[in-house]
Amino acid sequence: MKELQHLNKYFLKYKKQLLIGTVITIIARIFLLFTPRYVREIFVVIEKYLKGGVSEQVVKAELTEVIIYIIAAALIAAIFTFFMRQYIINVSRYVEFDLKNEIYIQYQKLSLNFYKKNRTGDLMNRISEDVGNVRMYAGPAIMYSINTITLFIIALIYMFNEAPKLALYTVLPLPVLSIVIYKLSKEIHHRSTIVQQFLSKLSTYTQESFSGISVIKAYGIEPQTSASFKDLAAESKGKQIKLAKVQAWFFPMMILLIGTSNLLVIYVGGMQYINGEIESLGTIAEFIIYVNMLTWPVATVGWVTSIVQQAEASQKRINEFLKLEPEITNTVEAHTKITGDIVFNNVTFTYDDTNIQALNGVSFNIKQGETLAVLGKTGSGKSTILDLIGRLYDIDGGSILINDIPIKDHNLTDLRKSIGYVPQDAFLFSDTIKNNIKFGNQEATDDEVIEAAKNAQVHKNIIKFNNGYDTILGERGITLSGGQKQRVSIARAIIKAPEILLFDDCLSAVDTETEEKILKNLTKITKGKTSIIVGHRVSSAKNAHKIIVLDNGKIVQEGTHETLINVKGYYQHLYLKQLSEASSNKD
Ligand SMILES: Nc1ncnc2c1ncn2[C@@H]1O[C@H](COP(=O)(O)OP(=O)(O)OP(=O)(O)O)[C@@H](O)[C@H]1O
Repeated sequence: MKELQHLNKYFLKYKKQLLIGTVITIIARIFLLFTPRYVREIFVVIEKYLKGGVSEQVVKAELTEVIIYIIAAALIAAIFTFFMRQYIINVSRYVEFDLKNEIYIQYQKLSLNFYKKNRTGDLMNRISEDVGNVRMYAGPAIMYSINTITLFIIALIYMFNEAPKLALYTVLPLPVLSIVIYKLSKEIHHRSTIVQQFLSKLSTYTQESFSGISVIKAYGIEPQTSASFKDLAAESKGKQIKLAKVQAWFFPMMILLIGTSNLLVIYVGGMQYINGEIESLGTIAEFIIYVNMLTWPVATVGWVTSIVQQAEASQKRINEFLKLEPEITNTVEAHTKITGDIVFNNVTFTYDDTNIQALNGVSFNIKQGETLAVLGKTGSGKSTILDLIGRLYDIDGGSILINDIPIKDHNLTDLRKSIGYVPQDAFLFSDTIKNNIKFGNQEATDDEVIEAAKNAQVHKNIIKFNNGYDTILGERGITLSGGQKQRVSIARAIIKAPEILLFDDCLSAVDTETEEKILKNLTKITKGKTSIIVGHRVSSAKNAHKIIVLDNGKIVQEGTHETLINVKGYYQHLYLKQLSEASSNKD
């Protein structure tokens, strides 16, 4: 139960609802327990009448009265049971909501390294399946426990007062029932976890084959994928059948044990009646009702125990993530000013998961309003420079200064707010184009969205869609071409109007003519702002104030377009190659 203590803060938060729910549960059970006593009354009245003790009129009146009491008690119990669920189950939904939000907020805080170390499926499971297990503890387990305890205490008091020996025989099989149900619930849970794992394997496989359907069709491998699907589905079916087998034991076991208790009541009660140890047959009827009333709550003891165990295991997994401290944290509360002066001083950085040294003694500086172009072979460390400016990772050596202040001493929120980042793989959400652009600035007007799209040279494409800017992207909507995606992503960064703009190879999928237009617009927009353009084309770099060429994490060339084309090296080679490509294209 140690791990589940994490939920105590939520129970404290919803203590009022829980308290009301508990009181209501107790009241509901008290009224429910009136019925067996009234049934006994009926027997007593009839027995009296049969022995000639009372007239027909009196017996009718007494019976009517008792029946009215039974109906009234059942009605009141039903109404309170309704409210019992309303209060206690609702609390479990509130706790589920709070816990999901707590986990989600923690996920957002954790650094990129966390996402690399943990699989998406695992992250999803903790927020859905594990929280679901915990909810079962916060709601049903608590409700059934209060229910069982109340019912048991009151019923046992009644039963032992009435006929102690009979009471003892009646409750004798109940612990056995509880243990059997506990064992069964554990096995059911074990097998359903396996079924769940298989289902998610199956859905991952299906999802992947739908996403890659064009590749599957192009390679004509439909029969192979169908065969793999069939194998997976067959395995899943086997696990489902194994689960169904153990589930099938649940109710027969309950019926068997209830039956045993009923038989014991009838046999022991009957013998006691014959021996004159109990006065009325009504006591036997009353006890049979008790047995049936107690069976389910007793069965739930086993069930609740397994729920609590599952919840404990799930909460342990959740706590593991909640306890993680983000590697990158904001240590500065006060706002810090960022205008765009960036200095890299002998910066070294190694990705700790791959141990790849991405940057090795990199130094450069850019002033506010300047443009830096970063070129180099693939894997030379270009994107890493941009990630470090956004402080997605902390450096191992050297220093990064932004406006003469070490990057770590900047308010992290201010730093990220001052950056507009266009990643290498443009990621767009399944939402409208307009909202995807407004992601950069939620307050932007429609005119500003259009302006940004025009500057990114994507406006003309967007208005050709039937729904224009309201066109939904992604699974439910249309798919944009690689170049269109890149340009929407550029519009998103532009609309933010940040002090620093980082473009990570984001013009790779646009033709040189469009690239030219975008770069021209960017020159206009980025006036007074600092921009870093990472790319593989000389065309993206030639107007930059400064160009650096990276190789294997080191700067191997530095200068302007004019200086670099005149020195032997990567830049000149690239320039000549692209020049000859351009002229052969013209031919
Ligand atoms: N998230 C990461 N985790 C581990 N290693 C990484 C990560 N990102 C990059 N690397 C490694 O660091 C090195 C530099 O990568 P980086 O992405 O900065 O290169 P790049 O110059 O931007 O390459 P490209 O032009 O192909 O985009 C590469 O060897 C790469 O494998």
